[in-house]
Amino acid sequence: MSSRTVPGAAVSAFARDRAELLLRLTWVGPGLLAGLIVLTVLGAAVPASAAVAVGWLIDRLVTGGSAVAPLAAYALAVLTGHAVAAARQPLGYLAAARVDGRHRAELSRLAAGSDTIGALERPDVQALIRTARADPESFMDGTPGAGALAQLDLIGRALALAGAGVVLAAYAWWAVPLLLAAAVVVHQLRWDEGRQRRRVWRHVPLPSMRADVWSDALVSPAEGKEVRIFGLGDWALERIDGHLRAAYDPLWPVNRRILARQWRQFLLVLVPLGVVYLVVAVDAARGGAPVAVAAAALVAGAGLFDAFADSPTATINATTCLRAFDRLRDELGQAPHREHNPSCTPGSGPPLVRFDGVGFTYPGSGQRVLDDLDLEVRPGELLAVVGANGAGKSTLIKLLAGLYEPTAGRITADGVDIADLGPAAWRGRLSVVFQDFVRYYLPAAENVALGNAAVAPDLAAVAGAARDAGLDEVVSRLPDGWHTPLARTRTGGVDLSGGQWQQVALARALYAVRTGARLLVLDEPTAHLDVRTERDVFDRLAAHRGDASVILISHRLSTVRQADRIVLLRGGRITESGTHEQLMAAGGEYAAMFTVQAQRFQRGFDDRLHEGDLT
Ligand SMILES: Nc1ncnc2c1ncn2[C@@H]1O[C@H](COP(=O)(O)OP(=O)(O)OP(=O)(O)O)[C@@H](O)[C@H]1O
Repeated sequence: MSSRTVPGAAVSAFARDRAELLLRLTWVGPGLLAGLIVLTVLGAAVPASAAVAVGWLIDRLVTGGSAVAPLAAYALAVLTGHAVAAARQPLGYLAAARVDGRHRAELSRLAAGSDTIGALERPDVQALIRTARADPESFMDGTPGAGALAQLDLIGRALALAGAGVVLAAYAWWAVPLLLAAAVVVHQLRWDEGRQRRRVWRHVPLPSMRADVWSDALVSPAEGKEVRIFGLGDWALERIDGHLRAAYDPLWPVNRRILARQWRQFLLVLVPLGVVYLVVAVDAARGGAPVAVAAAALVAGAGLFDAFADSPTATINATTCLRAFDRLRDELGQAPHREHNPSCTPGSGPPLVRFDGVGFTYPGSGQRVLDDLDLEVRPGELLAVVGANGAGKSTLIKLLAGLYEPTAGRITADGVDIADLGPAAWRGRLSVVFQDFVRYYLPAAENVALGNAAVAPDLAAVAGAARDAGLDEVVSRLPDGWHTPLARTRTGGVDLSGGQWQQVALARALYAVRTGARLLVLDEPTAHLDVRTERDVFDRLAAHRGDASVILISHRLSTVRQADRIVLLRGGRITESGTHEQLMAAGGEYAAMFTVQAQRFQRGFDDRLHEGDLT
């Protein structure tokens, strides 16, 4: 909260935050919630009951009556306090876990639910995700679950305060406002301290995320190779140290300042409580009030202070998570999102895709990657897209898949803007192997069947797709066949080579084609495959793709030449289009690129062309 916040608005924000946290308790289920409420009420009754029991006990001791009943009452009060505390811990743990689990599931749903990926690439959005997720590893000690329970505790304290206040008021009414005022000030000071810490803490996620990049690299076997070869260990440690210092150094001065001012709270507790104790003790010594009543008043006075002894950290940190969640919803909500038109449905065959004057600039970048690009992908054709590194080939595919919206122009399928079709319906017709495909640490069969999570796994289609991708041979050598987890870190799992992983990704995309997709996009699908495997894969792909259209991006021009049509992307536009023979005859950039690769092969530099491929 800023120092300029109007007090009324601050109070209502404060109440709203607390109410919002309290409402999260409904997520824990009725049984558990009822149990927690009972424990809270019982716990709240303890201070006043103990005070009354002490007064009663002293009265019996002074008057010489039997002390059994008051002793039993006192013991009951104390035991109830202990029993409540013992039961509260595991139940509170369970309740917090349920609230946090649901909160994190909602966060994941929110992040996964955005149609495009542009917002997720922004560091500020990643920092919001980290704050909102409140993982214990990010040093957050106030998850929404802890915050919700803190509100229940607060209600318990308010009840305890009322009970202790009544007992104290029965003896010395003036002591109640005196202690209450001091307790409120102490509470407010603690709250301000929490907010000061939080203000600095807000800047921690970004540098600590940067530190995580390097600490993960140091312990990961993949990055570990380069760390060792390039001797990056000490350098990475220095980076981690630097980022952690940037994150946490600003916290120390705040903590030092807070520590130096602790005397104020000390005096605020000591002085009023001392005054009340002194007056009550002197009065009782002079026979002004029965010792029993005085003793009850003393115990109630301490209970009154205890009722204010909550730590604001849990509430402040939990509120920070909720606010980060809200901001994340706004950020992801601002991402380009067009309501799709329910009357527009994609056809069932391979679509006629058109890029009409498409322009694209990545968010936050001034570089125009695609500029007034026109391109047609005809139903059933095998279209190859070639171009230099950075020409925008992968970007073109990301736009086609609806992962970004064009900044100009539009992309249509059978004449309908793909934005009107809606991402789910359109992506159901599409299957893509990205350059940076994902290696799921799951059994081989699941790795392939994830190509279409919308249908029940079809093992015949999995086997067929694996055959087309040349993966069946790899699977036959796995210790547990299709059930083998593809990660050595899993029990019975194995690690695959880079090329074998590429065959898994290819099989996944081919599985999608076998289960309904009609446009297959392959972005450098065979870069890691040896020449023979690559040739086999393409022969099978040509034979088994059925009526599906294929867009192939590749730098291997020996592969590309088999395409029905080849287009060259340069300067954000398609500058050449035709068959291999037409483009070679035209003598343009494609012909020059092909000739360079062919010459390299002839000189023995490259294995990418076969002798028979040369023109
Ligand atoms: N997420 C991103 N944010 C900002 N700029 C990006 C992003 N991804 C790519 N670019 C930029 O867009 C341009 C085109 O990149 P793209 O990956 O589409 O090229 P490409 O033709 O597929 O290259 P390659 O053949 O090397 O795979 C490059 O200049 C790149 O720096």
